[in-house]
This record gives sequence, C-alpha cells and structure tokens, in this order.
Amino acid sequence: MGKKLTQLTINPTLDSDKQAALKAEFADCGIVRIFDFLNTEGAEELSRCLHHGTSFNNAFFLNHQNREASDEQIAQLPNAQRREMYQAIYQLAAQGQGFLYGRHKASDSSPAIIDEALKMINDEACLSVIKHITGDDELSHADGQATRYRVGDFLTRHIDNLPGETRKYAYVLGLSPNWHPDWGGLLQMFEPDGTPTQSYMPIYNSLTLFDVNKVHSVTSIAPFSPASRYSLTGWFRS
Ligand SMILES: O=C(O)CCC(=O)C(=O)O
Ligand SMILES: [Fe+2]
Repeated sequence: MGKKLTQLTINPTLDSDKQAALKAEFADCGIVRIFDFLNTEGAEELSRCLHHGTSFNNAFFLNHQNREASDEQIAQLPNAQRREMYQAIYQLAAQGQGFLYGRHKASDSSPAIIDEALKMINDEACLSVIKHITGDDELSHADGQATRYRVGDFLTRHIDNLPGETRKYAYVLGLSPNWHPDWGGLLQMFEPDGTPTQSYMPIYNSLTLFDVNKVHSVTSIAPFSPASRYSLTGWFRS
C-alpha cells in the first residue's frame, strides 16, 4: 500500500486581521513575511523531502548563460577544467554577477509532496490571501522550484522582473529548521543604488513575499555552516 499523502494547507489562523496587517506592511515596504505558513505536518514533510528525498542540480551562470549540472557531471570533469569552471563563476561573482546553488525544477517526476505544495499555493484559498496582501487581483498562478544553498553557494544582486515574463511577486518558503544568522544565506534587500537595507534570515515555515522590482541577493553560505539552506521558491504571475 502506498504511504498516505500528507495534507498541505495554508495556516488557518491567518484571519482577516492578520491579513490586513500584512497588506498594510506590503503596501509600505513591498515585502512581507508570513510566519507559520503551512500546517505543521505539511511543513515537516516538505522539509524532510527537500533534505532527504529531492535531487538537486547545480545551477550557475557561466559564459553569459544559465547552466545546470549534477554533482556527478561536475565530478567527472578533468580537474583543470573543474577548477577553471569555478574560477570563472567566482570571477563573475566578484563583479556582482551570477549565482551558484542547487535547483530542483518541479516536473512530473518530482516527489509528490512538492507537487502538493505547488497545488496548495495555486489553490484559491492561498491565491486569494496573496491577492489580498498584495492588493493585486490579476494574479493567475504561481510556479515553483526547490532550492538548496550549500556552503559557498550564493545568488548575487538582481531583480526578478525579467522582460517578457509575467512575474509579479517572488515567494520564498523557508524549510531549514533552526537557522543561525551567522551561517549566511540571508535574503538581502538593497536600494536601487546598491545600498543594503533589510535582510531576512531563513526562518522555517515562513513565506517571504516581495515585489519583483526589488533588488535583492542571497548571501553566500558561510564555510562553517553545518547546514544547507532549503526553500521552495517561485513567482506569483499575472
Ligand atoms: O532564496 C531566496 O531567498 C531568494 C531567491 C531568489 O532571489 C531567486 O531565486 O531569484
Ligand atoms: Fe530573486
């Protein structure tokens, strides 16, 4: 017999008062955090799956292209070529460009709980909360991917609003328990001129929601971090 699927639901205590407060904060700052986003069991199962049951590819920016390669593919490269690859990634990063992190794009072969999480995010119960908080009635759906930042992984300063895309709001659901701010992996916001403003450390089962025009980065994971940073992230789209 197959294992019973864990139900995923949006936190039922997110009542109209809490939503009104989040709406006001979003209007003010263009970013909010919804704590205890999923039901406890749902968050636990999703977190467990990302830690132990999900395959990630390394995503990186190299030679002006977004690339993906598995750990095995990178390990198979001749040593000199692998060294050159990381050197090129870091050289770009030193100039504030590019990224290196683990990505699992949702697909038919994703673990069932990832599929359930994306269904739940697209469910009217959740979509209507996001529409209410952002004051944007035109949202139609959200996409999603699982991400993993290991020691040394990073995502340099950027905006998510890509030309020709329908992204309106980015979301990041933290799924790493007991993160320590000194471990890095902070979602860092910036003024358009590059001055750092607020930073958000990963908080387990909190959904950070922000306008795609806001400049942000994910700071690199410290060499001494004992844990990787896992999230479910994506964009609400019109
Ligand atoms: O993981 C995060 O906190 C943000 C990720 C992000 O900015 C992106 O994938 O574009
Ligand atoms: Fe981003």
